[in-house]
Amino acid sequence: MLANDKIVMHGANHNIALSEQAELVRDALLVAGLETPMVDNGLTAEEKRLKIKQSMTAIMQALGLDLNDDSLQDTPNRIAKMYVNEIFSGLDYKNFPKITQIENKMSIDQPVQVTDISLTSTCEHHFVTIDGTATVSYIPNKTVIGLSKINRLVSFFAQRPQVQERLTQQVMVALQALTGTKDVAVSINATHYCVKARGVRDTNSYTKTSSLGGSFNTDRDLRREFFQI
Ligand SMILES: Nc1nc2c(ncn2[C@@H]2O[C@H](COP(=O)(O)OP(=O)(O)OP(=O)(O)O)[C@@H](O)[C@H]2O)c(=O)[nH]1
Ligand SMILES: [Zn+2]
Repeated sequence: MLANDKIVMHGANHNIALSEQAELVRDALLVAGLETPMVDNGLTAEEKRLKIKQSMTAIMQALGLDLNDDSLQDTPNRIAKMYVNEIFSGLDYKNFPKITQIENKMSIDQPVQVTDISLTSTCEHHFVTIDGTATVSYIPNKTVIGLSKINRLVSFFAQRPQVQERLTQQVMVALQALTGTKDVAVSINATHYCVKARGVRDTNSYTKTSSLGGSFNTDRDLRREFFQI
């Protein structure tokens, strides 16, 4: 188990404690070239909320909305809280979930599959909702991961501005790093509200993506079995 916390310097003034697991996953994504493009602006969560609140106020004023209206006046603050604390909380590795693993004493060598994990994310091109499900399968090596932790991992990376392809890959690489096996497969089916609610306004189509690692990629039967779930 990787449980010890350690102090990491982040930005100019902030000592931010990241878990060893968060660091492991972040480093694996960087090496794979799959990290979300981010710049460390050194802002605290409080400073981020304040800046976003001011910017949302400006956007609403530009739209000609009356910020003195009692229904609208708290919207900039609500959005700032929603972005930082909720739908973009996965940009901050301090929010990385604790991933409990147990020794694979049972010598499980068959795929463990978690299907239909519900996810909502946000399209990074339009900042509107992506609504879908994920299926994750892995073949345990030395450890077995707590089942709910797979859902939490999907949720962490979904709480970022995303393209579906990157989200799918990030979940796979994170699980590979945490479990020490390449044998991980992830698929996501999702509706993009930038396609459904605006632009081309297609209300039926959805997007399927998959990332296959290790023997899921090389073993045709395993691959077929995964896609038949
Ligand atoms: N590959 C990929 N594309 C995405 C995803 N989410 C949104 N997009 C697409 O990103 C593209 C952005 O294209 P632009 O032409 O710059 O934006 P736009 O003018 O709003 O395009 P329309 O949506 O066609 O109106 C669109 O085709 C979106 O459908 C995603 O997760 N993966
Ligand atoms: Zn979009």
